[in-house]
Amino acid sequence: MDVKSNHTSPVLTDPAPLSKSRLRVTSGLLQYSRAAFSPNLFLTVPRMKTGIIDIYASNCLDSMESSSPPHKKSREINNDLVSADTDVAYRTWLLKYPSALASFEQITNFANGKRIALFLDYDGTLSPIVDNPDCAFMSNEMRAALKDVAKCFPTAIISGRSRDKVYEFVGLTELNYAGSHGMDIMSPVRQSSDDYSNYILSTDKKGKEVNLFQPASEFLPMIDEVFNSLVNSTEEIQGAKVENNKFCVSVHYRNVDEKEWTTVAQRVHDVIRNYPRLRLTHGRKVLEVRPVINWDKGKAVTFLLESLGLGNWDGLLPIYVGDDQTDEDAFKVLREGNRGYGILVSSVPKESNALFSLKDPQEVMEFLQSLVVWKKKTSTV
Ligand SMILES: O=P(O)(O)OC[C@H]1O[C@H](O[C@H]2O[C@H](CO)[C@@H](O)[C@H](O)[C@H]2O)[C@H](O)[C@@H](O)[C@@H]1O
Repeated sequence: MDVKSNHTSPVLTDPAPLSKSRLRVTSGLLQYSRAAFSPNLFLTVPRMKTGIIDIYASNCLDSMESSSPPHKKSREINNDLVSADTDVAYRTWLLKYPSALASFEQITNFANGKRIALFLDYDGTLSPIVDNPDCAFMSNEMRAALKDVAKCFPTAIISGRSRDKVYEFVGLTELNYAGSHGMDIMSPVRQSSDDYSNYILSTDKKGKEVNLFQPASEFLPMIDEVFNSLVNSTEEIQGAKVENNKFCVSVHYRNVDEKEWTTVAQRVHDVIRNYPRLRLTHGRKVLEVRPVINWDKGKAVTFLLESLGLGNWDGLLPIYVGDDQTDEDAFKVLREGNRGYGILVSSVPKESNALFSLKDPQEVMEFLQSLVVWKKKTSTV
């Protein structure tokens, strides 16, 4: 193994500690309050200044509740009117974030003569959200669609999971994989890759030489330590689950009684308060502990494009499909300068930097299949 060195390091050398004043400022961004669930269920989530939010324990519960919209099913059972309101709100929201399926012609018209590059999130995008994170399996139909699309366009999955875990779920060698929210990228070996530090020459599942880019590698021992502490401190909370995602740790509370959510937040806060170089972000019923480095899914998209030899954005149409707050960084990169299309996967209205939307993984699959059909049709013309 050859560890290449130097140039731009994304590691922040002087990370700002989780000081109270700083946290107070950022907590102001956390307007996902209980009130956000107004009767018409239109989430008034503000555009975030950054994709990563530091949180203070006292604000944690609000954020935990609001980043975890209640299941549509239970709302419908309780109140048909609420369900009707939800549909109206969703349809209104679609005017701002049109369906990528309904807008398929518009997308492909813009793509004509350009090279499409596809970026996909995993959980909630390629696989449905399920209670047990170890069972977030992708359907065989989705796998087939993914395989076909990867034969037509350069395709990468950028997940919060560890890279190994997401590969285990997907099992396709035709794609590129980035784990730990883009902090663990496997990409083809290229000369131009020298712009970044922390390259490791490695081999992929087929034995081919690849580059590994791990900008948070120095955090590995710290992450392992925090993972063990979090496992210990949450072991008595029924339903809590801690997942080691290599360069970040997820603390799941999906299966924890809502009355115990404060305890989860407190325990997590108690552990990470000792680590000023780590911060906490919110996902879908999950608290995520991650290194304070200047790296996110948006930067991972730019990095992957360069690694795939597509760094010169001309004649390129990158499309990113994702459902989570962390995907907003990627949407933003594409939105700025009209570089490409972000597609938010959501069945509830929420503010986003994406341009289009898809309702669920089933619609994502239909979108991928449509791209393949379109590609085959236009290639034979
Ligand atoms: O970037 P992603 O690929 O979307 O990963 C984000 C997190 O996804 C997983 O958690 C989410 O999906 C689980 C399975 O459906 C669900 O049980 C959980 O409540 C969701 O938050 C994964 O387990 C996390 O580690 C990822 O960070």
